[in-house]
Amino acid sequence: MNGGMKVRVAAVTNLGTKKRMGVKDHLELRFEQVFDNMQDGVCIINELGNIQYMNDIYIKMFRVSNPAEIGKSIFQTAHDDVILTAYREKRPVKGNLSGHYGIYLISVAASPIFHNDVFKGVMAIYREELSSEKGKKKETVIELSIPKEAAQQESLNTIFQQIVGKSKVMERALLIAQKASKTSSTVLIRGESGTGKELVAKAIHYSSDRCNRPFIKVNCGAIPGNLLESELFGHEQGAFTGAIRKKIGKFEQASTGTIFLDEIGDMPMEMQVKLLRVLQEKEFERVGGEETLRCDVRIVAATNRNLEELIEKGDFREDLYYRLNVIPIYLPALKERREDIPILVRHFLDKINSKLGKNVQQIAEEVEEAFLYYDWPGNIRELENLMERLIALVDGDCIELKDIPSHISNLYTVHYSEENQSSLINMDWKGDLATLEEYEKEIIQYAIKRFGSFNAAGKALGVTHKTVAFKARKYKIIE
Ligand SMILES: Nc1ncnc2c1ncn2[C@@H]1O[C@H](COP(=O)(O)OP(=O)(O)OP(=O)(O)O)[C@@H](O)[C@H]1O
Repeated sequence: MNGGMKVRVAAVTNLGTKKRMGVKDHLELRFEQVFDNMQDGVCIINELGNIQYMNDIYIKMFRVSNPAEIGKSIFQTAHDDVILTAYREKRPVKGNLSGHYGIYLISVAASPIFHNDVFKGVMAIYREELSSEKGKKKETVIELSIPKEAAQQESLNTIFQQIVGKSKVMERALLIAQKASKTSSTVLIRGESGTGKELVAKAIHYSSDRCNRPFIKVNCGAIPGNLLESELFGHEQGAFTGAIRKKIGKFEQASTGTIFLDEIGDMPMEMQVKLLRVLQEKEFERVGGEETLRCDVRIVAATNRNLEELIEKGDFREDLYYRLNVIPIYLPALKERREDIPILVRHFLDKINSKLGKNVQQIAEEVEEAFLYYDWPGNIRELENLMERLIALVDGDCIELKDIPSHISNLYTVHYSEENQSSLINMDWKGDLATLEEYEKEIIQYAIKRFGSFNAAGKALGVTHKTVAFKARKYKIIE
């Protein structure tokens, strides 16, 4: 695999956007055809870290751990330290990742793309091999933040163990957070609302050598712009109308400890400049004050907003973004780690029973299944709140399907009836057999639905993507 692959930049970095713009560029098309037919996975990100192009092999490799999308930020994909390192350090990087529940080892070569010396993004090539072949490979040249081997050996300390989650994506995120706690570098925690960003920020602080010093939280989105400066940096007496006495700001309160800047994406532009100065020069003045104060504060920031999009719109400073994003941690949404739902349910049963003095011990199987189908837009906070409501209101010691909200219980009913619909491919079927063509139509339909592309469906069925496309048209599965 060639880590320093030279590619025609203009064509390559436009891949993926072409479809949206509808521009017919033969050169780009040819590149796309080449990449689509490669045996390796290919992913290209632009200078802001947004995914610009993925071929079918890449999508298939990461369909479990990273349901990536064109336009989505690579920082929201927890699996890939190699492309992230190449992006951050703008140099070619090689490394290994584990794929498909650790059965496969994926070797990765990521190369920065420059055009007239201007950084345009990164192109990465992924090759999958069975883990048992791992010993033969000698090409890992960088120390990944959490190499696969280390992830298996390293364990979480008791503080991080209180954060419930056994899924690979969560385990990796927590191991990176634990490593971050041993440094004083700035951490940026990303993830949807309710995914546990504050919990992780606290775990970083309480695992660090600042644990006996203050942990101060500021919700940058909740404080009006004109008050935020005095909230963060304090003010002198008489600095403005209403400033009757001197006030110590959050940065001073957090001195030698940690400040947690929540909802950093909502910080007004004028405050972003001031925060940048604190990050760069480690000093600030109180509002209305002349004395320059030095500050020794560890910064952990968090957001559920797409910072890269905000930068493009001019609502977030790019220089601040790079200063904050020294150690990025992505917390996956609950729907990206459904395997954690049963243990979270058990955790909340115990926690809430003892909080409310109740003894609800059981969850009906159908309820657990409905929870697995549901997407949890409010993530763990939504699950926790629902569990509290159910435990508070349920009469017996078991939560049943009738007890849960209908928008969740309906999902169980729908899936249950879908599963029971008779399939043609039923070996116990005692009635007449269908024709071979009818079976073929069902198999093709199923493979396209399951694998999401002709290429991947063809691989699974042992035919070419052309055959799949031909049959899909023949059976009118597609137009
Ligand atoms: N992995 C977890 N294990 C146990 N409890 C969790 C976990 N993740 C989150 N929680 C709980 O879910 C709730 C929401 O978590 P938290 O406030 O940390 O989320 P957040 O991402 O900071 O949300 P927001 O973006 O809305 O501020 C809290 O009560 C927290 O204790």
